[in-house]
Amino acid sequence: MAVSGFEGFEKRLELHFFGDDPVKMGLRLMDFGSLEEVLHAVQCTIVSAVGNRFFDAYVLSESSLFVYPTKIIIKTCGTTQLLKSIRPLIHHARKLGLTLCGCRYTRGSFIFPKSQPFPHTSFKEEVIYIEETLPAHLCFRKAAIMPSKLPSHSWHVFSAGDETHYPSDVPYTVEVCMTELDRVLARKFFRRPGDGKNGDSAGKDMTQVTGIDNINPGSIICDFAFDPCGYSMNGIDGDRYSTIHVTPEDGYSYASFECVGSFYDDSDDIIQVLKKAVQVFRPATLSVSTTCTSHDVWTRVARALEPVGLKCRSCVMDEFPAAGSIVFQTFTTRRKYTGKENDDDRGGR
Ligand SMILES: C[S@+](CC[C@H](N)C(=O)[O-])C[C@H]1O[C@@H](n2cnc3c(N)ncnc32)[C@H](O)[C@@H]1O
Repeated sequence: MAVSGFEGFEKRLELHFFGDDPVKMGLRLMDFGSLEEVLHAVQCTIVSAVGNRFFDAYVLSESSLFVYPTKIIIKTCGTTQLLKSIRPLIHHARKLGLTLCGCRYTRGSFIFPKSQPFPHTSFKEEVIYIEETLPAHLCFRKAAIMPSKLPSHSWHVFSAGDETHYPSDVPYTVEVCMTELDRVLARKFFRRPGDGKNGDSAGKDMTQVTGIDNINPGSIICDFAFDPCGYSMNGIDGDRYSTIHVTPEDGYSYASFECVGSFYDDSDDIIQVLKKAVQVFRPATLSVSTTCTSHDVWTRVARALEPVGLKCRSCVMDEFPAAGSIVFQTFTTRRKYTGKENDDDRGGR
């Protein structure tokens, strides 16, 4: 039996709410004890936090949490049970006068699927669990596995929305999953034994040494280095976040980068940001999932990555309720491609 390493691929949950009153702080009024209770159900903890007038961003022991007045995003890796947060979040939001109106769950293909606990043992199990947990008024529902030509990358999506609160004019979300990181670059995410630093100060060093601070120099960064290795950061810039998580161990190295943007931005912004983020890791393989209302985004993504030696191997698009279009692209370094096709969900590596 293969020995399990740390599962880098994150599960990501985004919940949208509405309220009768003009909402100001909304979900941000959830007290710390309630947040801890939600995270206890998921099996992770808060390691640091930062906020501004738009939202709060938390680095977790396993990835990140973002709380906006009417939106919450939780991203967790390892063997966390992310979907167990849905019920307590609906409960705490209701106490604040907020009702769930949209749900989106996404993840890549796990490296160690057999290590995942219930309800993450398979995508089918996850979908059953979400369907049973969501209130009936979220009646528009869809689940799909978006395939690619790479056996190690497929994109699992569940989304649901109610009849009236379809989000329009929302920012697009870009989720990048990188595997087989450059070994020399991955080593920068290991701490030196006896460095005399704590997680915060070691995290700050990694942010600078790796050039992560240069991806969006305008953002405020909250970072953390794990011992003996591993790194997480959240960047906040106005109402936008970006987040990076790194599992640098050889054999199952993984890094993720996620950011939000708007089609009103200069289209060059996302290209520059993506290019810089990918160059921090120089992965042999990566996937990019873009959730947006416009279809042309895949050309921007390819324009960002082809000049840094990555070739687009597949691109699929699908429509989801309360999410809009999702475009899923995979890339490999030019030398790596084997041409093998596997459009199924991966059963293990
Ligand atoms: C939490 S971080 C980054 C999470 C991110 N989703 C990822 O895996 O890319 C995971 C890395 O930190 C390491 N690590 C060390 N101590 C850890 C801890 N107490 N909890 C979670 N990860 C820890 C893991 O071995 C792994 O390399």
